[in-house]
Amino acid sequence: MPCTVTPTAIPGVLLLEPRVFGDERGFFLESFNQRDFEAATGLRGLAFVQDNHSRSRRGVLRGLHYQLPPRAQGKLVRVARGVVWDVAVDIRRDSPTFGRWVGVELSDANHRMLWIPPGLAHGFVVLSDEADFLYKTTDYYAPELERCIRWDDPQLAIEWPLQGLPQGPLLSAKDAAAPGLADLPGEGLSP
Ligand SMILES: Cc1cn([C@H]2C[C@H](O)[C@@H](COP(=O)(O)OP(=O)(O)O[C@H]3O[C@H](C)C(=O)[C@H](O)[C@H]3O)O2)c(=O)[nH]c1=O
Repeated sequence: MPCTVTPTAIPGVLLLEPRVFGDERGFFLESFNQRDFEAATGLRGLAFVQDNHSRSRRGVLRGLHYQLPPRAQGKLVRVARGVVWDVAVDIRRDSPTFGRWVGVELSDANHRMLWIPPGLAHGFVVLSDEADFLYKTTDYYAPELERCIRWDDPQLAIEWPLQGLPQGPLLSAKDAAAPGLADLPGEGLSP
């Protein structure tokens, strides 16, 4: 079933809302349909090769991560349980929106999905007690090409909704040590 597609402030980053069929039992939705995804986004020939699932507790912030070319990953992300605030950051050097970010709330209540093209950095913070975060990627995990940017980079100035987290987000050691945008060598940003 076709989903509705809403563009964001970053060209190519799209908010998708699937059609939800509710009844007295609960609901049904198609979480992915290649034909409808292509029709809705105008993207052709994209192959998703990996499905990921991470579970995190309240306050966990994962990101900002990306993989360098030639293994840059496009990501179609959604939340199966809980609530997260999801962020995509344009780090495409030649983009007119370089350095811009978009943030959206994804939840098991709004069923929203975010398409994040290859070349952008991605992260999210968990706003519910727990969140199950599911996503499809257009290339395989390549740790040797994975790069991180610190979540609170002053240049990006992402307005993370941390009001309920007086102690700040819970980060992995990798994310806590991530460099800022300005500290990344030239290779750190997609061409
Ligand atoms: C991403 C990934 C990780 N792993 C292994 C590597 C580690 O032993 C363990 C946890 O990895 P990491 O701490 O990098 O997981 P996240 O912090 O959730 O990373 C993800 O967080 C942000 C939000 C993203 O957008 C990326 O998809 C991804 O970087 O899973 C794998 O085996 N395959 C994978 O594809």
